[in-house]
Amino acid sequence: MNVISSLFQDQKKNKGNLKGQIILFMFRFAQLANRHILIAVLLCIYLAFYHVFIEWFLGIELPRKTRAGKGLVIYHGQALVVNQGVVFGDDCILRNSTTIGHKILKDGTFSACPKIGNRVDIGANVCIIGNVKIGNNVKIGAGAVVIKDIPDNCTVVGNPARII
Ligand SMILES: CC(=O)SCCNC(=O)CCNC(=O)[C@H](O)C(C)(C)COP(=O)(O)OP(=O)(O)OC[C@H]1O[C@@H](n2cnc3c(N)ncnc32)[C@H](O)[C@@H]1OP(=O)(O)O
Ligand SMILES: N[C@@H](CO)C(=O)O
Repeated sequence: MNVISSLFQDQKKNKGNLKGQIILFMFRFAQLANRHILIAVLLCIYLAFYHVFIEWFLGIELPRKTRAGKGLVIYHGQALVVNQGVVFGDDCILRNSTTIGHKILKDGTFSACPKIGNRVDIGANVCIIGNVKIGNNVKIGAGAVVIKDIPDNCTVVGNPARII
């Protein structure tokens, strides 16, 4: 994907959601640094600004190394913590007060992070932790805690999350 398309790949899906558009434009701009070490060096001041503005000011941890397909949506962008090992497919939706990341294994090491399919709609206050795979076309209800794989085409709710 060329630079311009990559910067704007989420904008259409966030139409009418200015905060989401700004966060995701800044995220995609920071991701340019993933293309080459020299770009990372050139962007070092911007990367520091991204870190301070997005993490400290807005309360969102969305590391530039997180892999996210096009059309990512962030509603109510605050208190959102995503580990850099998480992978999102296309057209996923994230909301406030959500954590997606690894868990600490019995031997003290970290598990792998969740791999999330295409068109996954994640409600507010959701935790998805550990080496789990979420299928395509999945809805995760508000407040759910996902600790196991979820197949394609379903809705899950609760703690631990179950299919309804
Ligand atoms: C400021 C803002 O607006 S922030 C926006 C916040 N919105 C969100 O986070 C959206 C998240 N969406 C949800 O949680 C939705 O309830 C969904 C997608 C999980 C399910 O929606 P629907 O398919 O319409 O399901 P429906 O409301 O018919 O409920 C089906 C069953 O699941 C239960 N259920 C629905 N959502 C949840 C939930 N989040 N947690 C636990 N149980 C739930 C219902 O009680 C019902 O149970 P019952 O059959 O025993 O009566
Ligand atoms: N409040 C809506 C978006 O406007 C949602 O979170 O789905």
